[in-house]
Amino acid sequence: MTTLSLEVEKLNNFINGEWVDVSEAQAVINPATGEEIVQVPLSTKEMVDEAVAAAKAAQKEWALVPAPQRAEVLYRVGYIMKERKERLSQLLTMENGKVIEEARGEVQEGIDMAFYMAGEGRRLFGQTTPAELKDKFAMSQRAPVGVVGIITPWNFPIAIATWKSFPAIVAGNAVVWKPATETPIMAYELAKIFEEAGLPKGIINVVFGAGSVVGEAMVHHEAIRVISFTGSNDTGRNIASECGKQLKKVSLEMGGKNAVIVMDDADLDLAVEGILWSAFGTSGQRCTACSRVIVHEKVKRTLEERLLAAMDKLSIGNGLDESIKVGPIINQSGIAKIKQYIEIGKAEGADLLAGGYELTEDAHENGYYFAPTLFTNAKADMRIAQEEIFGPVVSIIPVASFEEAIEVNNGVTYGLSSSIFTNDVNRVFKAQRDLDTGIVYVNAGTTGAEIHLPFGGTKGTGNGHRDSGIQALDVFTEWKAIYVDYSGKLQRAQIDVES
Ligand SMILES: NC(=O)C1=CN([C@@H]2O[C@H](COP(=O)(O)OP(=O)(O)OC[C@H]3O[C@@H](n4cnc5c(N)ncnc54)[C@H](OP(=O)(O)O)[C@@H]3O)[C@@H](O)[C@H]2O)C=CC1
Ligand SMILES: O=C(O)CCC(=O)C(=O)O
Repeated sequence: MTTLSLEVEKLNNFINGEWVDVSEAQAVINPATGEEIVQVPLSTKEMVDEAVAAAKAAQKEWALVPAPQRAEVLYRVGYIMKERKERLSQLLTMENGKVIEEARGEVQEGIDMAFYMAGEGRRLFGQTTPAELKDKFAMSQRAPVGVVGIITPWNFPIAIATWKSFPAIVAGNAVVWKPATETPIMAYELAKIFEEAGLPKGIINVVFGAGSVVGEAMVHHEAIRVISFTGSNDTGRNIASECGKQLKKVSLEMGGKNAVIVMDDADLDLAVEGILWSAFGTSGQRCTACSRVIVHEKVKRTLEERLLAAMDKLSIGNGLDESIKVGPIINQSGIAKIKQYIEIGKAEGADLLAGGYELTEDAHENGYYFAPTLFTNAKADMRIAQEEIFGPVVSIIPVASFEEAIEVNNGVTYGLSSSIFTNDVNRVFKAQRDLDTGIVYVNAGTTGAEIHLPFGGTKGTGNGHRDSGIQALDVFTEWKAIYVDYSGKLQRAQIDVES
């Protein structure tokens, strides 16, 4: 097991292309070992003002750089990330705890996003349309919005940042980015990569610090025209209501209560694999994690037996060890929240089949570990089947039909990801139509989104915007309609020519 160390003891903000020291700081803890890795700055509101001023000044020039040239920087970012993939992955495992193979997968998502969005530098398509009048040309094109604010969570500290910052940059915006305080190292490393790739000063500005200070200051800053946020429902709602007052554009991605549906004709071994990795991968700390299994009653017993046998083989520990499959929980308050839901589940009358406790002995002594947990005979309206737990806890809900499975799947306030295991083609097509989620998987678990498709969901998961895919550009651009009249005389549109 290799352990990297950072070349600095305290991170700096990156504002206007300069590394800026901040006196106040707090420790960043490796959740696998409880050890301090580095200190993260706790910035003030004034530092946000400085970052926004730098971004505003730089953005004017950047918007005039031809988009294919803006894209060149992203290509270089992608190549540097590729060269540095192993270092980034190990540091990601150290700050977040996810196992190294998942960390490599997350860094790869960032690399893919760099090349995908760099390609957009030669597209950024608008439309040409016929005009209503003679000798007149009509078209629409995307324009940058100006300064954009991105606020990112700790569970995907590099991938989500690339989903938001790369489309913003290629579209000609400047970015002020507040990473989660728990996981600042990926932001520091990515800022260094932008610097090396030759991104002009002020186009990306990283301001570390608490959401209640730095995040709030960004949300309230009148010069930030867009906030793109991923995180908890409560924080997202507060951000949306403040942005609403200011008529500021806001894009929210706030998690899910995702289900795997297992029908009576499913390949049960495949379903077990799908449930295992989407429920316990990343220790369940994904917004796409499976936390409900909706199973046809005819196969419930067999599924439970096979799932328990597979869970028994899961190795839990420090994710830098290649043999480990489930890493730690991000921090003690994450553990406390999970424990609370275990008690809620028991009190509600669900049957605990496995897990339900914190691991504190031997190799788990200093980190934050929780045993993969399985409840069964849960009812669709129980809190454990309705609320986001963000841990390795999954509840089995038995149903009697396909129709009931769809109803239970849709009967939550979230709508991010769902999955169905079945070999019946009619059910497949009905399910992809009727499942009320932004992502639907067939014969696969609920996680593992690809960056060239829209990422986000319905209902309480968000507010109708999408990260990733071509759709991400809609968050970071304004549409402009352009009419060129080359008739040489003043033609009046919207005049009824018949009258
Ligand atoms: N949808 C998803 O992918 C995620 C969902 N969650 C859910 O949220 C729960 C709590 O996690 P937590 O990390 O506290 O989530 P938060 O929503 O608090 O954090 C997400 C980001 O928002 C920032 N933030 C916090 N408060 C504000 C604010 N008032 N204004 C602006 N930005 C703010 C945070 O900063 P900082 O942390 O530095 O203070 C962080 O960068 C989890 O248990 C899980 O259920 C969490 C993470 C990701
Ligand atoms: O599971 C995925 O595909 C992505 C998950 C993610 O981005 C998240 O949990 O925030």
